[in-house]
Amino acid sequence: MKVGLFAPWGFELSGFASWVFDRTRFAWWVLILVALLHGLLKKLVSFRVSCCWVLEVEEEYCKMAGVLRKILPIQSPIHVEKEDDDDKIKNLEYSFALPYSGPLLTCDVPRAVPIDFRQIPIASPAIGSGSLLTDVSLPVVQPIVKSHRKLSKKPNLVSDRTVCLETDGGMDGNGMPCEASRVDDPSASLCANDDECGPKLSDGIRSSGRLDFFSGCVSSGELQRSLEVSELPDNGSENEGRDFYDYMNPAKYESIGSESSHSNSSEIFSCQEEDHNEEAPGHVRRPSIVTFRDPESNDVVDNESDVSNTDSSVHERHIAVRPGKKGTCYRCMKGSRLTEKEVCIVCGAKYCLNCVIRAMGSMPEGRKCVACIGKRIDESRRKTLGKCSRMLKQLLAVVEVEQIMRSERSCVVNQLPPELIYVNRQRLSKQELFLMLTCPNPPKKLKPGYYWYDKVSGLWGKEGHKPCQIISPQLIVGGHIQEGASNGNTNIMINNRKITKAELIMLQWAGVKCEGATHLWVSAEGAYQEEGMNNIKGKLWIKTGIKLICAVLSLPTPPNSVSPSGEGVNDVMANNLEQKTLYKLLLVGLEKSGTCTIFKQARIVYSVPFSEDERQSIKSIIQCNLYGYLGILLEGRERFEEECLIDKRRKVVHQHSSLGQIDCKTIYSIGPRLKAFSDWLLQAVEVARPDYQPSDMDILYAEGFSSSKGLSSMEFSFPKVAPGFCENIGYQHDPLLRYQLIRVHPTTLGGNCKRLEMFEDVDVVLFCVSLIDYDEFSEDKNGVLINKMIASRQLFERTATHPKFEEKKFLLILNKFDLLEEKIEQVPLTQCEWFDDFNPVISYNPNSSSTTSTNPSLARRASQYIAVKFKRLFRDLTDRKLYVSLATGLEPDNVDEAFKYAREVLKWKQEELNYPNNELSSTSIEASSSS
Ligand SMILES: Nc1nc2c(ncn2[C@@H]2O[C@H](COP(=O)(O)OP(=O)(O)OP(=O)(O)O)[C@@H](O)[C@H]2O)c(=O)[nH]1
Repeated sequence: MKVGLFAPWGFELSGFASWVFDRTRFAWWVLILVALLHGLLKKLVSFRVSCCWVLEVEEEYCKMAGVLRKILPIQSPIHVEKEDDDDKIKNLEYSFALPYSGPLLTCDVPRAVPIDFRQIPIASPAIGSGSLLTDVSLPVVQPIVKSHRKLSKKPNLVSDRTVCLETDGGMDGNGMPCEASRVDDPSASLCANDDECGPKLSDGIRSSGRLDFFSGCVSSGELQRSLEVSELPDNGSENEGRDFYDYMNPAKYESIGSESSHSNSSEIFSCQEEDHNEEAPGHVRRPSIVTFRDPESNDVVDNESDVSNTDSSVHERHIAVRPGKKGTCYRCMKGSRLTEKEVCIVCGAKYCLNCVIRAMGSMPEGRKCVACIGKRIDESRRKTLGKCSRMLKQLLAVVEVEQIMRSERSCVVNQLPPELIYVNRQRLSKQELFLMLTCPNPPKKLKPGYYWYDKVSGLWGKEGHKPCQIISPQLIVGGHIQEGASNGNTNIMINNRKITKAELIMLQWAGVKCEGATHLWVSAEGAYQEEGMNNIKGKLWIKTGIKLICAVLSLPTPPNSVSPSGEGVNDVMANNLEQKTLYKLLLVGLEKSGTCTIFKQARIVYSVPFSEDERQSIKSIIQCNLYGYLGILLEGRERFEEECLIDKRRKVVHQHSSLGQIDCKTIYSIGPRLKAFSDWLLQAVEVARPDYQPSDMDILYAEGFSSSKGLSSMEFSFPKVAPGFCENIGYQHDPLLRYQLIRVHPTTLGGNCKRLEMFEDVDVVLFCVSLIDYDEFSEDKNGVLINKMIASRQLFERTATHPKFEEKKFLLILNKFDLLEEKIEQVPLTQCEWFDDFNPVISYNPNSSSTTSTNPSLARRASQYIAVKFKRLFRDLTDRKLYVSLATGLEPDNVDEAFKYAREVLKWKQEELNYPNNELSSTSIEASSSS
């Protein structure tokens, strides 16, 4: 019986079938089947796994493609198709090749060029602030905004370098600045020099000039490139690179955020919109007062300054919102109004000593919060650019501070925006601004605003104001000069511009005939001729004393050295950036009040040497004076002595005594004081000699001084105090601060002090009063005798209420204190009717044998009383505060003190201007000052 495998099912197999399905062989078949099934199953599983893997990889690659799209808009070899339409170009996608593991292909497949990720330019964090590299431009890495959400974890693009991603606009959750904004791997980031930049993929970007524009500092060449490059309408790569450039260029990034036309790149811009309220803590955006178009859009749309479009976009200004109480640090919210703080030049946030480095990081663009890096500065702070604070000096090494200050001055984003500068009513283009900044004599302290420019003479000024500088002539910038450009109200025209009163005074002083309606043509060299005449009448700048008059009238004179065009552009720019600040002090007072002495003393104290000419002219003054004094003294002494002796003789005759007993010593015989004077007189021999050279002391003591029609002027700066010597609290020496002291004689001012208007741009008025004038008299212009103190008061009243001096700070110098000490003993202050209520309580010291011990006290009280009288008068007249300093003009220290006080007053004035609601009140400081 055949027992078949299928017997239970009622059928039997036979032949080959029964052989195949033989029991023993069947087991083998099952095994083979199972093995096959197992293989199939494995294949299926691995297929599924690989599908998932591919999906994951694809997702990663998509992310990478997103990043690449931002950084490699078109130059990449893996773009799909070139389309003319801009929008289509923006929609280009990047794809990644996956390894092919299929069957062998016989046909040719295009090969994808592999991308070496190590060659993508990336930044690494900087190693602390202490590692600042000198003379190296540090490109600033902007946070990739999109990374907020999708790239919240660092993509593992490269193992050995860090991609800089900020998650909170530069601040961490606690408001701490993100370290990633620092740059520490020089190899990765220091690409200031094109040649040194290794990464090949950046070449495409670099060729469009974008990264150069973005790199931290600029040389003039770079500036030129940055100014020029963005103007170039090029063949598409400009547009292709724009998204990334826009993204990397914060100005653009900010201002076109509202535009929605960039569909593909809107990832970035929509993020910006979304992030609008996600500013760094304490920062808000406000439209700036000045509205302007973004420079980039300006370039693309209209090179010819389309004014109508100009105002269409509003530059957003970042203003910090104070998180804590007034005066506290914006980061730690500690401290008070008196705590020293550093201010962000963009948003105005103030940070204390502990927080400033944390808040500002390595300061690649100067003193900006990390969140403000890449943003334009607050224009009102432009004048502080590059001027280091004491706090930074405390915190950082000198080289670091210098580097930061240099970056602050020279980095591109901190430069003047050309569209905010108008010359002769026409907005400047970038090329025009560049031309002006790099010409041999560029405008100084250029800031946004309206200017006029006389291209023929080079005269330059703010619209509505007199000229302030002579710049290089013939620059092709701005429009045509307007007749009323300087708001001149005279009948005289120079090169089609009505000149101002000050210019007219200068011309008159120079002997230029200005009658009726004169129209002069003045060349850059100062040669002038009347309109319609063919002959040059003279040259302005060679007239004697013209430069002094111009200095006094605050009118410009031609620069001494003009660098040849095109040469030393860097130096010119550097000088331009490091302009010295000049403050003007006007010294005025009644005749013989001592203004001349103070002026001369200041020259000695601040080492402004007397020139040879001055010494020669003072020599003849001294000699003249000397003979005059000698004659008076000798004549007087002889007469008095004679009279005295006659008197004595008469008495002797009357008493019938012998004439031989007459004592020839009279009160007019030379006493010790006169002896001293007589000793000095002995030098008269020397003084009279032709080769006599007056010393500084001779000049100081000599009455009068060579000056042009009652005007003298000198420039000085305060010397740096040697270590160990005491300086005013809070004073920080700034070698760039210069002062101009102008001394004017009252007779020069004309009736009613009309000519004071010449000095409208002085910063502080120093009014000098002689303390001993209270019992002296002089003739007024009508020949009537008037008490000199009252005359002084009248001059003071006219000066203080002069319309041009409405906002001026006044410092009263009560001079000749040494003489008051002597005089007050003899003559009571009440001699002057204005001081009739002076009734001091003198504390007499019985232990002191000498009466002189009370004299200083009485003199001091008298001077304090006089100070109060003037202060009240000033308050009544102007409702302002009068500062007072006591001085003896012949004492160098006294004069130094007075000028230092004037410097303090100037500082307070500056603070008031910078911080209208100032936290520091000048009164607290004044209490410790010399008044
Ligand atoms: N003892 C003393 N003499 C002073 C002082 N200040 C000025 N003098 C003298 O006062 C006289 C007049 O001083 P000037 O400096 O010529 O006064 P001024 O206001 O320039 O005079 P004019 O230009 O002539 O109007 C000179 O002899 C000075 O030496 C001072 O503080 N003490």
